[in-house]
Amino acid sequence: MIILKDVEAMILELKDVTGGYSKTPVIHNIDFNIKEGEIVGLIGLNGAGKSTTIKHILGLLQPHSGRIEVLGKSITNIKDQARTHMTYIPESPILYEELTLREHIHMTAMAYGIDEQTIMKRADGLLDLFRLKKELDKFPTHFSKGMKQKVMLICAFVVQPELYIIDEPFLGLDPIGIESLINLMVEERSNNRSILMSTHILSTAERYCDRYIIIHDGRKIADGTIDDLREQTGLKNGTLDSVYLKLTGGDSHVS
Ligand SMILES: Nc1ncnc2c1ncn2[C@@H]1O[C@H](COP(=O)(O)OP(=O)(O)OP(=O)(O)O)[C@@H](O)[C@H]1O
Repeated sequence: MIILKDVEAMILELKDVTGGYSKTPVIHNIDFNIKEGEIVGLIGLNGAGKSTTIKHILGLLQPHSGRIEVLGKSITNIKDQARTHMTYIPESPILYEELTLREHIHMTAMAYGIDEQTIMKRADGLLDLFRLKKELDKFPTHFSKGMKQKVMLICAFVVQPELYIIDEPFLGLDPIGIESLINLMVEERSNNRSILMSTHILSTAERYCDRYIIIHDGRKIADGTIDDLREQTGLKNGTLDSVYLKLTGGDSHVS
């Protein structure tokens, strides 16, 4: 009898993507994939091309060449449909001045076609986790930076998409907020959901990312687990920080 091994589902695939904001490309021949149930760190110096790569994945920029697939389908053909499979948390919170926190959650429900009862049930635990239950009928534009970031996180996590894309998730969060977010990400991974996150906080990333994609000057220079990166750099017991510095030529301005 032949036993077929489960093939891990491919959630996102970038195939030789070159692109940018004008005719001059900013990212060059970027290739990587994210499988079901993976937390992947997108790492690079300021200006390396992480946000530009993310904008292409979100369909906000069109590649000059190459192809981006979500769940096996090119996003150029199914742009809106592709978006229903992911939520994006930007580095700086984007909130609506005239909406309360509850209304932000309701608006997310409408955008993703989730009924209000389901979304409020999902929101309940997240509001507790991020200590925002008492603020439900207040206007987030009056919240602190970290609280605004938590609103963005709640709106992304209530959707329970196949893929979360998080730009600098820890910026502005207090230590309890960071720990809560990490626990949430790990829980989502165990539910077979995937996370692509760009970060400069390598010591935290090293604790729970399954794999790293390292971008330097718009090009992918490494893609692998911490052990793969150690092997590539010859730093047997190296930390993510040290292998990263070696890969990028020992540049000292990791921010
Ligand atoms: N809106 C824009 N128009 C034109 N060029 C841009 C724009 N945004 C970024 N760039 C350029 O694209 C390149 C890559 O920038 P990008 O924002 O992708 O870097 P990043 O890796 O996300 O950096 P950081 O860690 O600072 O957020 C940089 O040279 C930057 O100047």
